[in-house]
Amino acid sequence: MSAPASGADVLGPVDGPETTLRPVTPAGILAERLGDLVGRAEAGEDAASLLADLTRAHELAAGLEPYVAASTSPESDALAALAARTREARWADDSPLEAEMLSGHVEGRLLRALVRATGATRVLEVGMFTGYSALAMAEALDEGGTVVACELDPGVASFAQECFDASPAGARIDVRVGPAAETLAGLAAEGASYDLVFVDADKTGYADYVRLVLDTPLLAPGGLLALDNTLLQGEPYGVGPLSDNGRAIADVNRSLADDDRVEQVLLPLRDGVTLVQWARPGAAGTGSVDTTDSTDGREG
Ligand SMILES: C[S@@+](CC[C@H](N)C(=O)[O-])C[C@H]1O[C@@H](n2cnc3c(N)ncnc32)[C@H](O)[C@@H]1O
Repeated sequence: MSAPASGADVLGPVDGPETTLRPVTPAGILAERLGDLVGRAEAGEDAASLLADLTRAHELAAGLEPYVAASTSPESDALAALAARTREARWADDSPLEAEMLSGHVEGRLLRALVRATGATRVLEVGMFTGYSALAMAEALDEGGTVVACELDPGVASFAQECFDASPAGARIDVRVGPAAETLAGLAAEGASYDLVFVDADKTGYADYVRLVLDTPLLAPGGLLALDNTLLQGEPYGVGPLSDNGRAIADVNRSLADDDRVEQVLLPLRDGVTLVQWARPGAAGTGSVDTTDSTDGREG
């Protein structure tokens, strides 16, 4: 009987050439295919021969979000009604508010899962809009749980309140109208503390919100901070010109990576959701983040 294979037999020589792993995620495969297409187009390959591979790349990208949604539990009737009302509303051309701001089905389900997984009873939202994410989290709370939802715009806050009044879980939401930095400072001064904080307001305000949440008792020990739009349409890693919002998000991502008090993971769900928890010093898996490599490449 032959001896069982050792690790070295299975893995090959440890001093051999470094293996290049093939991409196994939709985004990775897409990047590889598009890179190949760019190279072939640059080499002068004719359009007809590029078309089949271009079509496959398009299918890979176009099918992703619909498949993610189809594989996610459906939204409640109340959330579907709120989303429909938001789509049907007339948003003034000169208003910064638009229906596309709504987080929606899949992200709502993620937030709901976070409430359930953390056992949160006190939730804080920064940037409510018409209330989709606030209501998604409220629906996941047990009796007695509350969502404090901050919103700058009084008109959209009334719109959300009407939707909450028409929904079974809406009474769990306490709407605070005004600049969120002031609302957060007031809550912190009262000694309020939250198990889950979701930030989804003005991107240039994120640094202040994160500072307020982490430098005061607002984020409870064991609490979870979730930040929306941390991929900001690719701007932080170099896609297109860097807007004020893109720079603000790149700065927040970097400052979180540099902050020893916390550990975080950026999920590429929709426009990116970063989950931040208090670090456990000395715990297994607590590693330092390499911040010497500027991934946006546009510092200075
Ligand atoms: C992207 S939307 C929020 C979407 C919402 N979380 C959802 O799931 O539908 C951002 C919201 O933040 C609000 N906002 C912007 N600046 C703010 C501020 N300084 N204080 C509070 N809310 C603010 C905007 O009025 C807008 O309604």
